[in-house]
Amino acid sequence: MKQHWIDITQPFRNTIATWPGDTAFHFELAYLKEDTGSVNIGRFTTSTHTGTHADAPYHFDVNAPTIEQMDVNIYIGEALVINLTEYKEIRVEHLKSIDFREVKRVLFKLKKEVEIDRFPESVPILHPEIASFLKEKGIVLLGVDIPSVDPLDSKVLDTHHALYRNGIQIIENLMLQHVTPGLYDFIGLPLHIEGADGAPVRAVIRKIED
Ligand SMILES: Nc1ccccc1C(=O)C[C@H](N)C(=O)O
Ligand SMILES: [Zn+2]
Ligand SMILES: [Zn+2]
Repeated sequence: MKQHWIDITQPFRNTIATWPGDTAFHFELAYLKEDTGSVNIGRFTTSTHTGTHADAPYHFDVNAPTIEQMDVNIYIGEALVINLTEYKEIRVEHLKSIDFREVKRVLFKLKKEVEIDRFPESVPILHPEIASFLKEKGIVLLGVDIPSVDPLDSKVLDTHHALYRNGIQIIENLMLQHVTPGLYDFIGLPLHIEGADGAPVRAVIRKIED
C-alpha cells in the first residue's frame, strides 16, 4: 500500500520570518464577500526568498536562468532525506559514507527544530567542496531546512555558485524536523513567475518502502 504524502512546506503567515531587510510576507483579504456580494478575494506580498522556495540561478548570477526557465523535472522525483543535524559544518567527509541509491535529489536535515517565525542567528556551514562531490553522485537538486546554503553574512555566496557550476539547483527553508531520513518521492515545484530570481515552492514527500 502506498504511503500518504507529507507536507514539508513552511506555512505562509503574517508572522513568518523574513531575511533581515527584505520584504515581509503579508496576506489580507482585499475584498470581502459582504462587500462584493459574491466572493472573498485575498492579496499577498512576499519576497521570493521567504518560506520554502527555490533559488533561480539568476538570484546570484545576472547571466543565468530565471525561475520559469528551469526544467520542472528537476523538482519532481525520488529524493533522499539525509540527517546531518549533528554537524556545524558539512564537508565531503560527512557525506562519503552515504549510500545515494542512484537518487538525483537530496534533502539535508540540518536543524532539529525549525522556527518558522524567527530568523536564525546562525546556520550550519555547507562547504562549497560538497558541490562537485554531489555532482559526481548524479545529484541535480539540493534541498535544505535553513534560509541559505551559504553563511547568512556571505556576500560571495560561494556554495550557491559552486552548486550552480555543478548543475545543482537549490530549495531553501524546507521543514524536515518530523521527517525520518530515507528514500521518498518528492514534489517541490516553484511557481512560474516570469523573470523571477526565485519562487515559493509547495514541497511534499511520500515514503518509498524499501
Ligand atoms: N533575501 C535576501 C535579501 C537580501 C540578501 C540576501 C537574501 C537572500 O535570501 C540570500 C540568501 N543567500 C539565499 O540563499 O536566498
Ligand atoms: Zn533563496
Ligand atoms: Zn539561496
